[in-house]
Amino acid sequence: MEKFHLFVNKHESLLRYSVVVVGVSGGPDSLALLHQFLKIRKKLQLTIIAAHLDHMFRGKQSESEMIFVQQFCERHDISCETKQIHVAAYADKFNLSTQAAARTCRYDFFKEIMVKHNAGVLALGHHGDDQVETILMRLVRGSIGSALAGIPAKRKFDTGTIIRPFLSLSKDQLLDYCHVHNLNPRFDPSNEKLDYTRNRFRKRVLPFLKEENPLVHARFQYFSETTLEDEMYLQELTKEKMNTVLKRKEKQEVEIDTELFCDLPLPLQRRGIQLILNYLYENIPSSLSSIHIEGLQTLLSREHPSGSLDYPGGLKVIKSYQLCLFTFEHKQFEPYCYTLEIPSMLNLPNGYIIKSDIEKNIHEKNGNHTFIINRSFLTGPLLIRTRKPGDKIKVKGMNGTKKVKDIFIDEKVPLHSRSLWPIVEDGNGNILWIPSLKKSIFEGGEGEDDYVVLHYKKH
Ligand SMILES: Nc1ncnc2c1ncn2[C@@H]1O[C@H](COP(=O)(O)OP(=O)(O)OP(=O)(O)O)[C@@H](O)[C@H]1O
Repeated sequence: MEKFHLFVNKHESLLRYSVVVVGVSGGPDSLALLHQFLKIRKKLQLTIIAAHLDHMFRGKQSESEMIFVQQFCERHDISCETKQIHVAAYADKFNLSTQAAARTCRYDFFKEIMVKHNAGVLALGHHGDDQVETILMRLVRGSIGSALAGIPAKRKFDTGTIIRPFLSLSKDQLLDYCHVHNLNPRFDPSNEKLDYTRNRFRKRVLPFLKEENPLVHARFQYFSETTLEDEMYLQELTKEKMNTVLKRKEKQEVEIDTELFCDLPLPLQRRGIQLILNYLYENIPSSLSSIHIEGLQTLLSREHPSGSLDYPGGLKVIKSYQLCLFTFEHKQFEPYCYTLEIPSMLNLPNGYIIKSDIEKNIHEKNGNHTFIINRSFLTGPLLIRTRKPGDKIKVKGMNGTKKVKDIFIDEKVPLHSRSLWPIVEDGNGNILWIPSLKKSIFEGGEGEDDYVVLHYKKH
């Protein structure tokens, strides 16, 4: 148990004088853990609470495990908290796998006990073999980022901290410990079932690895800790760089500059995408994997200016020229057509306004954010509407007409912005102006007449 003491020494400031809830299933790992905590209880002045949840999977048998834990605690003068939850019914109700339901119920129960006893620490008996299985399973499944570092030895949990002091020890070492100390743990028969993925890794892969290197669990633990450190460092770097790439960040939507993004080194690109996904998803769907990240990197780096991807949980990723939009909001782009009074101000669905005024002695203005027209030449009413198929404009300074669609393409207007883009039309059906993009030949004039002046700006 030297490894356990090394762990305790490293985290002494967290542990000393604290209330520690130990999750005890009654199996060898958690029983050994509880036993070890008993040995340091006095020295570190700990208050130890054992917490056991009966998942009620195996009727009387699982109840007997709960009673076993209660009796063990009585014998060793430890406060014991237990609860019985019909996890199968819970899984049915919330449409979860029994494994996922058991996990949710267990961690909710731990939270409840920590609050009740004002405990800052939850200690769990995961060990080195669990770590090997977890890392291999995640690699095979295609997990990404810090998930590949496996089970963390210490992490935040609600208002407290979860610690796992046994990650550097193997299952065999814990079984030996229980044997030497006569702890007589219970064995859960479901650990033997080959229909659980973890059990297949344990039974089929681990024996081979241990044959190759009996200390394989220590190698994996080293890999886990260093991977986590590397990952934290790279994530910090990514956060910094992504600030320059981000164009817009809202609750359900993020927009990035694709050119700046593609200039980032590939490891930061990958993590940048993860950062966006972590931000947008409340819970990252388990079906999201490295395949999605690779797919997006390909979409962003290829020459074709547009394309989209559907991610799990209704997230859509839309690339359009220099912008890429991540959105859950599948906006129904309702066409609109408003009459513009003069003078007035009109709020548009794309977040912009058009303001109209009458002015005298005006000079033509450069730029596409203002449009002027001699009042006596204007046939009203002025309409502000969305685009229609076949729309054409007689572009100022050019002979002939141009399709509005081609202007959107030439100006690299993102696809999702085109449907809400305003078009200004006169009473004769001529397109006068596509705000901020193109003016028509109808603009202009100079003199002392009255002029209608239109301004287009952000709301
Ligand atoms: N029913 C439970 N009640 C309280 N804590 C639990 C329970 N099940 C698991 N835990 C905690 O979570 C840890 C990891 O659980 P896991 O299911 O991976 O292992 P286990 O096979 O139950 O381990 P053990 O040998 O302790 O039984 C356990 O070591 C224990 O600390």
